[in-house]
Amino acid sequence: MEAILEAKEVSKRFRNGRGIRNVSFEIGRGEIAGLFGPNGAGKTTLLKLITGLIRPDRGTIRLFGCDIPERFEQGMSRVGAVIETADVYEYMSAYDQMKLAARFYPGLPKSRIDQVLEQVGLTPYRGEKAGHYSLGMKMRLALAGALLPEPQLVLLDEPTNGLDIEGIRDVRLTIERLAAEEGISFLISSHMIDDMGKLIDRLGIMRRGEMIRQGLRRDLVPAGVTLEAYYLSQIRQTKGAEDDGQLDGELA
Ligand SMILES: Nc1ncnc2c1ncn2[C@@H]1O[C@H](COP(=O)(O)OP(=O)(O)OP(=O)(O)O)[C@@H](O)[C@H]1O
Repeated sequence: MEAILEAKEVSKRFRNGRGIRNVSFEIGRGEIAGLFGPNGAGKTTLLKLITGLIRPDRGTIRLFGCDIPERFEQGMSRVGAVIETADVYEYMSAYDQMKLAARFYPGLPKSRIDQVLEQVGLTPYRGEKAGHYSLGMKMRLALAGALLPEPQLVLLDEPTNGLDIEGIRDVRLTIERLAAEEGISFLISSHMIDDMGKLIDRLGIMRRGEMIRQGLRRDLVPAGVTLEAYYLSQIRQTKGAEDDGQLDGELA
């Protein structure tokens, strides 16, 4: 497998004793990977480490063969991300927001804005203020911004958070289409395994700051077992421990 993301034994401890410990994870080209775990398990922390928003205490992270944070710009040039909040300007139209975002990427042809709005299904609403959008549409607008520089890997943190069933379906179909038609790989974090379950080729399950399972779905999940049932069985094995993100003991 050609790994486009490799995280090896990554640890990050915040001053309050929370964080992630010894986390390893990898993604191959063209895969849709799901990062699952209860609230506070460390999913967002891992995504922030991958995108260089925070630095690891230990371990290595490579994106497209480039060490992060040393060769950050080169590695991240092929990555798009929507992390924590799908920030959109409520008073601006989708088109104007994309024009603003496009200024970060000098040399980007204007036609790219039309393309990304089309890719996320917002062309009919491109002139409307985002304040009038549903949450699902706002998420897709944030995704359009992440797609501007034609990334080969897109990281999405809880893309279905707060969405209704229709919104979840629209986001899922958008991801599915982008993966199939554009060959984009995805890393999607969620605590709602069913929302994205159908799409997932590879999964990582985090619990209390550790990666308790990771690998290809076909290798991990027995035939006839749903992803949700598998996830619950793995999480229950560590039941009893409070999931407050507090790391046990010192970092290894
Ligand atoms: N900047 C920070 N300073 C201190 N603690 C933090 C910081 N960021 C995260 N944490 C803690 O680290 C743990 C892991 O948090 P993280 O946000 O990565 O979890 P998560 O799996 O993304 O959870 P959720 O599903 O709720 O988003 C939590 O206990 C959280 O409170």
